[in-house]
Formats: sequence, structure tokens, C-alpha cells
Amino acid sequence: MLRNSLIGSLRQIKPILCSQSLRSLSNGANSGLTTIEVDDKSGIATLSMNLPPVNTLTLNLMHDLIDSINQIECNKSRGLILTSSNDKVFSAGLDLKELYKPDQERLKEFWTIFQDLWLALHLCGIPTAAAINGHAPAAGCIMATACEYRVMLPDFVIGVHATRFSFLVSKWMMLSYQSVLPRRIVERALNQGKLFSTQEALEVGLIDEVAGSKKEALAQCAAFIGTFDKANPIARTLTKRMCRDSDVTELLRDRAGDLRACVDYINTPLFQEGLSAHLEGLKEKK
Ligand SMILES: CCCC/C=C\CC(=O)SCCNC(=O)CCNC(=O)[C@H](O)C(C)(C)COP(=O)(O)OP(=O)(O)OC[C@H]1O[C@@H](n2cnc3c(N)ncnc32)[C@H](O)[C@@H]1OP(=O)(O)O
Repeated sequence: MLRNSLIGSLRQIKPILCSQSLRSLSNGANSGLTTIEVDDKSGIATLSMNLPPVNTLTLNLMHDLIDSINQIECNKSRGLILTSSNDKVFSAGLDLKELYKPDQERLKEFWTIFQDLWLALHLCGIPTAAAINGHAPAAGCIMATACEYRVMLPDFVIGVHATRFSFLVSKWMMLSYQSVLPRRIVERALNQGKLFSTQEALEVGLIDEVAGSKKEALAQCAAFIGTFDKANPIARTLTKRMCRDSDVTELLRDRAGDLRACVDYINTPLFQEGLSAHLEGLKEKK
């Protein structure tokens, strides 16, 4: 029963393009803001975000990420490692410029594709890991928590600091955070708008391991993916989705409602003023 509903909801949200023959993992259909490298020996795909300067999640980058995740799944890679080609920033989170004095139709499209990206990562059928080789604030952190394992390099920050700029996170984002951290830590961290250092993130369990270099981080992620070798891939996928079912259902139950609530909130003077000050702060930092 539960399995059927999982499979049913997957069909609804993910009309995967698996009918296409995708021998080479080229990014022909997208804007080229991501690259995919598949290791011939291990069969593991490394998906890199490549949008200078700081991999902000723009419409195009989110579109390319979803497209790449679909390609990697369709090609039956053994696992997916999400990382950045920038050596200082994993992702700076959502593109704040899209949220400031937004065009209403574009904002709806923007939020919907952000929901799609979270679902694509959260429900990815193959094992996923994040090699966090730079700062990962806000949606950068949420993408990492949607993966099954996190390895981070030292001296960076990760966390959801939304309250610092008056952002109210949706329940599904909170659940994503809570799928990795204990509830009391999530409550405190979200309220504080806390960004954890790599060491703090390790101590609370937001990340699983620290690596000395990107190469090591990729190897540690690959070793994690290798731990599923003895599991039947289909049983594994269904089990993963069953474990994640309640978090995903929270969003799927009322995507339109979440969209409405977020769009309404983004348009409030409270949020727009907080965001304006945050954007000024980013400029003044220079
Ligand atoms: C999804 C669940 C959580 C919900 C909460 C919020 C959703 C979001 O994701 S909102 C996005 C929130 N993100 C941030 O607030 C991050 C802001 N950025 C930074 O803190 C730093 O840029 C960062 C530590 C990531 C990197 O620092 P630096 O390497 O020193 O780079 P700069 O700060 O100089 O940035 C370069 C350039 O990029 C612009 N920038 C940075 N982040 C964003 C962003 N999120 N959106 C749009 N633009 C961004 C920054 O202003 C600089 O621009 P220029 O001045 O024009 O060069």
C-alpha cells in the first residue's frame, strides 16, 4: 500500500526522461551551468555546480541541476556526488536578486523550480552524497541535507540563516534540516539563524565527515556510496523513498499552497526590508 503510493507519487512528480538514450552525459539540453563526470571504474557520477561567482541558485542553475540529476539516474550511475567547481563556495543559496522586488510570475516560476529541485534530490533513486568544498548557506545547506551523506572541507560555514534576513522557511525545508539534525538543535539553529563552522557541523551531526581536500572529500563520498554494494538497488531505492515519504508528502500534499504562502510572504514589507538590508550588507562587506 505504502509502496504503491510512493511509486504513484513518484510518477506524478518525476516524469523522468529515461526513454531518451543518454550514452554520453552531455549537457546539450541545458545551459551548461553544471558538469557531470562519470568515473569509468566506479560508475559514480560527480555533478558539479559551475555558476560563478558563488553558485547562486538561479532559475537556470536549478533547471540544469534537475536535468543533470535526471540524466545521471537514467544512465544508471551507481551514485551521485554533488559538489562545486568553485573552491570557496559550494552554493550561496537562492539567488536573492530573484526575491527582491520580484516580478510576480517569475517569482512563481522560481519557487516552483526550487520545489522541483528539492524533490529531485530528495527522491533521487541512486545513493547521493555532497562533497561540500566551500560555504553552504541557506538553500546550499538544504541541497546538502537532501543528500544521504555529507563530507565538508575545513574553515567553511553551513546552515540555514534565514531569520537573519527575515526569511520564514517552509515546513518541508525545516523537515529536510530535521532529517539530519535532532529537532531541538534545528529549532535553536533556525531561530538563531546559525551558520555552523565545519567543526561545529561535525559535532552536531550536520555533516558526516571532514576531508582535507576536495579530492579526499570525493573519495570519502565514493566510499560511502560503495557501502550499498550488497543492497538490491530497487529495494534500496524503495526503502530510501519510504524513509523520506513523510517529508516529501508534506510538500506534495499542497505544493500550490506552499507556493502561495511563500510568494505572499516574500512580498511582505517585513521580508523585503530584511532582504534589502541583507543585500546592502553583502555589498558593504567589500
Ligand atoms: C532553502 C531553505 C532555506 C531558506 C532560506 C533562504 C533561501 C535562500 O537560499 S536565500 C539565499 C541566502 N544566501 C545568503 O544569504 C548567502 C549570501 N552570500 C554570502 O554570504 C557570501 O556571498 C558567501 C559566503 C556565500 C561567499 O562569500 P564571498 O566568496 O566573499 O563572495 P561575495 O560575498 O563577495 O559574493 C560575490 C558576489 O555574489 C553576490 N551574492 C552572494 N550571494 C548571493 C545570493 N545568495 N544571491 C545573489 N547574489 C549573491 C554578492 O553580492 C557578490 O556580488 P557583487 O558585489 O556584485 O560581486
